[in-house]
Formats: sequence, structure tokens, C-alpha cells
Amino acid sequence: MQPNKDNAARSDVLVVDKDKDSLAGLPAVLREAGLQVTHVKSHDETRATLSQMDFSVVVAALEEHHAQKQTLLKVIKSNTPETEVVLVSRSATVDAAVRAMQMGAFHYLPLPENPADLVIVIQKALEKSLLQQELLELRHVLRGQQAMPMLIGKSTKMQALKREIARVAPLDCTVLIQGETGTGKEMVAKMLHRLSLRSGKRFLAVNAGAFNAELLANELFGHEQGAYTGAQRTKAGVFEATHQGTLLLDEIGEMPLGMQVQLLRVLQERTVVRVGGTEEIPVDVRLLAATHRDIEREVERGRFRQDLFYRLNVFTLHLPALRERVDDIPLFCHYFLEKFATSFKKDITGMEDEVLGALMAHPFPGNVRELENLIERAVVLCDGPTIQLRHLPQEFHNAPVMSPHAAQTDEGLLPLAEVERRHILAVLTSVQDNKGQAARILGIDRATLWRKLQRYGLEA
Ligand SMILES: Nc1ncnc2c1ncn2[C@@H]1O[C@H](COP(=O)(O)OP(=O)(O)OP(=O)(O)O)[C@@H](O)[C@H]1O
Repeated sequence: MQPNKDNAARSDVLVVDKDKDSLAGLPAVLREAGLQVTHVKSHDETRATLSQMDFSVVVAALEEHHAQKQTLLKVIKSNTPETEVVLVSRSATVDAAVRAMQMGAFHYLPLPENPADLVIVIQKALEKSLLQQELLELRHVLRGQQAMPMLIGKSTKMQALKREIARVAPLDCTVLIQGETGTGKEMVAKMLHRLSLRSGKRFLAVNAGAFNAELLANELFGHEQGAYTGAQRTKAGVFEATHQGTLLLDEIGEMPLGMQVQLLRVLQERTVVRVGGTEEIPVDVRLLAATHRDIEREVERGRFRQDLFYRLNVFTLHLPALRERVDDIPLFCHYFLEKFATSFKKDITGMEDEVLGALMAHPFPGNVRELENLIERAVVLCDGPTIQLRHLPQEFHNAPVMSPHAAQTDEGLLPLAEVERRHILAVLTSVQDNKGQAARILGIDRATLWRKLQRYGLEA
């Protein structure tokens, strides 16, 4: 079975129901949840469907033949590794679950009385698969197969931001981009430009906080020859240089008050006057402004002109801090790891769970830039196939760790019981199902472990 990947269409869920219609009610429930579902009942149908189409998730209830399950898993995982497989069985045992998960199954669980009980697991599998698909796309980006750099993030907040960017980019209005340092304000500004009608023209960025009023005026508006000592030639400013394009004024909150008046005038008149000159030069520039400050508060404190604020604040984009979208951290880690492993020509395949856990528990005052720098450093220091805790700075070595499983949902955290169930399975898998060793690692006695396995339907 070799689906043609280039042409294969993709659908959400394939339900393989080969065990006496035990999943008969599931397709309807999934469709009600808004998913695209294909329902097959025989081996031949399964083969034919998988050869024509890729699925994000395959849910299979098979008869109790291990070989059959293993074949299905192998075929799916070797053809489309990003497809997640959920296996359902009338008598799920820990042994079988551990084996299936070692072979790459997303989950192996007992057949529930009500098929609707499977929906949450299927949605989680779908999220994981979409993450894998996004990573594949990112790999294409890294290999230069796509021209447009991607704004990474699939958390609810980032998805909402991407929708807002797509909506406001073509409108040609002024946009105020607010967010802490390193949250990607300049990146968003570039995206607004690329998605606008001005994309064929120039994009320039000026740090409005890095100059005093005089130097900034010179930078923005240019100067006439002889305007001041050293001005030997006439020089155009960035407003003229970006004519018909987009200009980002970064750190607008730091702009000296005197300059704010001049900027307001440019926005009203749509002309600039070079320093030392009198001619009003028409400029057609889309202005974007970025700041890490709460400009409204700056207005209240008298540090920012209210009239300029109203001019800039036609549309405001708020970029969430990284700690507000912890569920994006695994994606960033994969992306930066691959980026730096490629550029430093290192054969690094991933990072230990505890590294991801430590990163997810970190508050990241420097946001994405800080994470990017940490991963770059770790890749430089890494001498083996995976990034380990010792490749992070000292402060991370004894820091609290968040389970990478605990933040897999987009909306927030998983119920405690689900985190416990996954952790127990992960520990059992890592010790090849040795229950005594697993109980010791978990810090509980064997009887407690046994009771927990019973409770989660994973009885030995
Ligand atoms: N969503 C994202 N996807 C990919 N890379 C990102 C994203 N957000 C930030 N980055 C990366 O993080 C770094 C910082 O981004 P950027 O310079 O745009 O932040 P900023 O908010 O403008 O920072 P500052 O306020 O300090 O100027 C860059 O290397 C950028 O590529």
C-alpha cells in the first residue's frame, strides 16, 4: 500500500470497525463535533481507503488478533507517521497497551459502553497529528521550499492573532502592535506588509527609542545639504525611502514628545519636510507602530500624546507573552532545534522530556527570543543525539518541571486523572512493563499501582 503523498487528500478521522459493529455510533458523534469521518468495516475497505486518502487519526476496533493490530499500526506509521492511531479493544491489558504504544499507537483503551467517551481521546490525537503536520510544513520552510516565513503557534491565542493579521493586513490602515519584548512584534509587522497590497514595495523598521529627537528627525525625514555641520549632501529619510511601502516605528512608546508632534503632522498631511528644508514632499507610507508599553497608561501619565495615540490606534494587535501560550512551547522547541541543528550541521533528533518540562515551567520574561537563544546554546553544547538538561543553563537544573503531557490541550491543562494515567503508562513503557520498578519510580507500592491500573481500565 503506497499512497501517492503528493496527491493524497487528507481527512480528519478514519473509523475502522471490524469488531461486530462495536463503534457503530461513533461516526455520527464525531461528525456532530464537526469532524470529517470515513467509516469502514472490512480489511479490504481499510486498505483501499488508506491507499487513496491520508487521515489525521485512525480509530480501530479490531478483533483480538495482535498480529492484525500490529500490521495496521505498522502500515499506517510507515506511510504517514503524522497519523495518530487509537486502538480500542474489548479487553485492553497493560501488556498490550504498552506494546501498542511502543509501536507508536497514540492510545490503547478498553471499548467504552458509550462511543461518545472516545471523542476526547480522538480530539487529543487530532491535535497531536495537526502539530506533526505543522512541523512537517515547518521543515519545508526551513529547507527554503516556501517563500514566506511562518508565524509559529497553534495555541488559541496565536490562531486568533493570525486571523486578525489576515483581516487587517490588506486594509492599509495604521496598526499598533503591542507585546512584551521578544514576542514577535517585528515579525508580525513584516507579515502585515507581506500580506498587504504593498508587499512588492519596501518594508523598513526604525527603532524610535534608540535616538534623541534630533537624530530621529534626521533618520525619519532626512536633511538638506548644509542643514547642520557635517550634512554635506542632501539625504532622504526613511519616510521617503519607504514611499509606497510599509514603515515600522518600533518602540514608539519611547519616542521623544517633540518628535511625536512632528510624526502627527506627517500622518495628517501625508508629507515630510527634510531637516533644514522647506519643501513639503508627499509620502505614501503605511505606518505600523510597535511597543512593549501600555500606551494608554503612558497617555494618562502625560508621556505620550493622546492625539497621536488615536491616530496610531486605528487597529491594535496584542501579542501574547510566551507564558500565556505554554502549549506553543513544544512546537517552538522542535522548530528552533531543527533550525539550529541544520545550521550547525549537528545530528540532533530531539530533546529529553525533562528538558521540555523545564522549559514549559519557565516564565520566559524574554519570550520567544529567550527560548530561541536557549535552544541555540543547547544545540551548540549538545554532543549526542538528544538535548539534555545539562545543556540548559544552571538555573534550569533544579527548577520545577511541568509534565509535557500536562499541557497538551489548547485550552489549558488536562484533568489530574488523565495526567496520572498517561504518566503511569509512560513509566511502564520506559521500564518495559516491569511493575516493581515502575512502582518504585512512581513512589507507590505495587498494590497501589495495581489499583490504579484497575481504575484506568489497564488491569494486568
Ligand atoms: N511566532 C513566532 N514564530 C517564529 N519566530 C518567532 C515568533 N515570535 C518571535 N519569533 C522569533 O523571536 C525573535 C524575536 O522576535 P521579534 O524581533 O519579532 O520580537 P519583538 O517583539 O519585535 O522584540 P523587541 O520588542 O525586543 O524588539 C525573532 O528571532 C523571531 O524570529
